[in-house]
Amino acid sequence: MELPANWVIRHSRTYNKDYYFNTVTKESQWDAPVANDTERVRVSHLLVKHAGSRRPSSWREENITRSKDEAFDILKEHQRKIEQGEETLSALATNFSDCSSAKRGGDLGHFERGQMQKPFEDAAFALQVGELSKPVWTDSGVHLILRTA
Ligand SMILES: O=C(O)CN(Cc1ccccc1)C(=O)c1nc(-c2ccccc2)[nH]c1C(=O)O
Repeated sequence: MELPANWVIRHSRTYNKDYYFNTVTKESQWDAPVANDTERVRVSHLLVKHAGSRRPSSWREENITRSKDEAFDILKEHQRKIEQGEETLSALATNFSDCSSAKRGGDLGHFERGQMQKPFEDAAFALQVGELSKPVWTDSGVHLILRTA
């Protein structure tokens, strides 16, 4: 059960049942709070790592030595193909993403704010469903992000 940000499950001894408590607003309720779509997104992404990535290694390449500029050029070519409709992000991520999510066509599932690296989160939450991001830099490398839900 995925709870929206700041919500926790507590147990009421008085009524001997669980309730939901928001640690920020201090509100409590019996029913599970639902994360509305602005609080939670689903994305797929394609990550191209470079020598300065936090972990310059991936399932594709044990020791990644490309420069940031090379990584950017590679990602821009992927972006062009997707925007031209020649390729899908999922197909390119499967073959070329340096993230382990490549095995899932780049799908990262749903997440809320506070879970991903900030530049990635901000870019993902700024997308409309179906929209492709511009290149986004994180400590992992450079990403293309497609919001899917
Ligand atoms: O594995 C590591 O030690 C470094 N990481 C993960 C990471 C990178 C920066 C901060 C926290 C965690 C990555 O390099 C990484 N980041 C991602 C990532 C980044 C943003 C969104 C989704 C996945 N995937 C990977 C991966 O290897 O598969």
